[in-house]
Amino acid sequence: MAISDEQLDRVATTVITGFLGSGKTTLLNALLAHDGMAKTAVLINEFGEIGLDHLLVREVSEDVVLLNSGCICCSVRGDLISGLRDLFVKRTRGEVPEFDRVIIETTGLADPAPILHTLMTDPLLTAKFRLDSVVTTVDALHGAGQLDDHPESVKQSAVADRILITKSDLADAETRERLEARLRQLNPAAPIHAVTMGDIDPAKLFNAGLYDPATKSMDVQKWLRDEAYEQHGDDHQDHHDGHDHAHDHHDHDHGHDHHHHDHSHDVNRHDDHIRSFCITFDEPLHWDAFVTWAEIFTQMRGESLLRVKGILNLVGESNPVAIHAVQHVFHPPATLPAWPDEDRRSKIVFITKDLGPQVIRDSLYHLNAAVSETAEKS
Ligand SMILES: Nc1nc2c(ncn2[C@@H]2O[C@H](COP(=O)(O)OP(=O)(O)OP(=O)(O)O)[C@@H](O)[C@H]2O)c(=O)[nH]1
Repeated sequence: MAISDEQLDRVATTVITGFLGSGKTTLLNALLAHDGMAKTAVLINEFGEIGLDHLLVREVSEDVVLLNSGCICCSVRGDLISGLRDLFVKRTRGEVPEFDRVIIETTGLADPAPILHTLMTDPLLTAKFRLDSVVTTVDALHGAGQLDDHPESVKQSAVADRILITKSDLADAETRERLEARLRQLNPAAPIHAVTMGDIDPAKLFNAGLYDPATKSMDVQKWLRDEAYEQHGDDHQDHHDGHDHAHDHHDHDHGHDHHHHDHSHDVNRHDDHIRSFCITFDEPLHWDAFVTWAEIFTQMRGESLLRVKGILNLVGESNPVAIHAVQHVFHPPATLPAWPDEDRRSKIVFITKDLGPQVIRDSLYHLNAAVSETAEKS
């Protein structure tokens, strides 16, 4: 699937997030030492104990600006808007060296959502920068405890495109494997790598976006990874009792539920709120139905939609349309030049908090049926 040069010209942007002390700066330093990384601009919150010896580093202060809705989880980062705009203007004027990649390192307690919103909504930034990947570092030794105690740590792993288990020299294989299984449950599609002192091939962390500059094409399969998720089709035969069956482990900690298979040895309360699934629709969707659904869910349940990606088969459109949302914010939809394969179903993958597949599937299904009926009558 070829794409235009304009799309490729946008600067690939990676966000490195992860809990306090989980090895973000160590990773960044190790990455920047690779030959191919010289033309990388770096935005960090502060110069920490580990200095960064790199030409293009600038400090930004965590300056959060609320969007109109006034809700903290759909805020954008004013510091990043000015930092990235400034970088771009200076590059154009030749005041800073050429760069072909930007890495943003967040503070350990940062919610990554406002950063992603910034990259998805600011008109100048979306024209010049494209979100390539969210990389999350998780401490091999302390990661499990941080997931237990800090919901932001759970969120950082749930929204990741790539997860690194850092300081793998400090934890035994069993501890690492247990942590990996827990992270896999939180985020089934993100590749997980164990690293020591940030030692990893940068190629494993980058080019996770829809556009692959190496092949100059769109790699929908690599971006969506829908096969990694629990599948929920649009056939309405299997769920008449009003409950979601699969992965429904919300009651496991209540002690009285001895019949369920017990996942609770490594699934705690915060993890328990996170769900991941793929919803597929065999019939083409009406764009109006999808937009209505998106408006309702982003307004009413936006905080629950941690990450949503999808490819839609729309009535009256021969080409697929890619959609991407983080909480209350939808990225502008992109019409793709062609279908990646023979499969023409719409597929939407979700990582959610306290929101199961059934209500999403049913509401979209019924809205679509209603729009279809209206269209047939007119
Ligand atoms: N043994 C070992 N120590 C590591 C490894 N990676 C990082 N560290 C150490 O862990 C400490 C924290 O690492 P940083 O890279 O500063 O972590 P950070 O996530 O940037 O920290 P904050 O910015 O404070 O949130 C430092 O003392 C690092 O030297 C590793 O793989 N093995």
